[in-house]
Amino acid sequence: MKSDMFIRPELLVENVSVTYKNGHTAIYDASFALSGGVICALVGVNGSGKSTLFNSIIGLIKPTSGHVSLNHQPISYALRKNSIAYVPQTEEIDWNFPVLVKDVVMMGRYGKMNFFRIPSQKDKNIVNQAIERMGLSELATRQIGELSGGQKKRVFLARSLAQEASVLLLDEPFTGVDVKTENAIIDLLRILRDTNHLILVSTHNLGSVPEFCDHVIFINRTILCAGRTETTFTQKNLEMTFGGVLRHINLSGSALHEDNDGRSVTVITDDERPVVFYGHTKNDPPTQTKSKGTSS
Ligand SMILES: Nc1ncnc2c1ncn2[C@@H]1O[C@H](COP(=O)(O)OP(=O)(O)OP(=O)(O)O)[C@@H](O)[C@H]1O
Repeated sequence: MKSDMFIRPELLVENVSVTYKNGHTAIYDASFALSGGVICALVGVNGSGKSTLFNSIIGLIKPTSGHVSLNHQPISYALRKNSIAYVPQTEEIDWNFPVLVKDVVMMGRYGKMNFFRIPSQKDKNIVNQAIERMGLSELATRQIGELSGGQKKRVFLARSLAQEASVLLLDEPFTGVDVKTENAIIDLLRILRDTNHLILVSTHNLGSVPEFCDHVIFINRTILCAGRTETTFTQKNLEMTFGGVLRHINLSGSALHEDNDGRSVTVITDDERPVVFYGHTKNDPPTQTKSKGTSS
């Protein structure tokens, strides 16, 4: 996965709206632009349209209006070229067919093979590297259906690596994985980012967003705001996105320490995944508050 294997990808989502057959408009007028060399978090409440947006980008859903392009070409062209890899939420996959882990990873090479799908030595080498990189060597000949949720997730990441795509879309990659796997995924994403890949990650793990994401997009049926994490991942924008779902706890002074250090820290949790730190402000009175509509 060298940076010179592709030009730095430019993803453009322009005024995309999606209305499902039942008449529900899941996203409307969504627009943003992202370039390679970036890890971007897609953050929003359940049902805010994250998966719908992903499906629009990978061509599974045709937007009702608006369009998506990669490198100034229609997204269908990028998909034919295998430039976009998608790691879905595990739950969306039907595991009732027998297939080995190494065969699932080989699926990442299908777009580069001929009609008969006979893997070349190069395909095999790339698949082996991807399997090794995701720590799956010992599971390579196991049936995928026998694996745990976290292990399956690693298999799908390996498949996307084998695809050698310039754009990676990851839908909830940290759900159901242990801390070691989460760290391994983050390390891998950083390496890909540093080789000009564009990575868009939907996550409910707010605490890790400032740790590894350069950009953040807040979504609630449309794009609420988007930009660099330092300037966009703010308390105000989190409140706008999550409203009453978030619980706020402000601690300072004696609530934090027994010395005279007057710094305070604000913690916001989404109840499932604490903790987001907003930094320190001096001389705030010790308080502990909850946002409207929450209980604890
Ligand atoms: N096939 C469908 N037909 C009708 N409505 C749908 C369909 N798929 C999703 N929706 C609705 O569209 C909205 C957005 O769903 P989507 O799955 O994109 O949200 P999400 O942000 O990915 O949610 P989560 O965080 O729970 O995964 C929801 O209200 C959902 O009920």
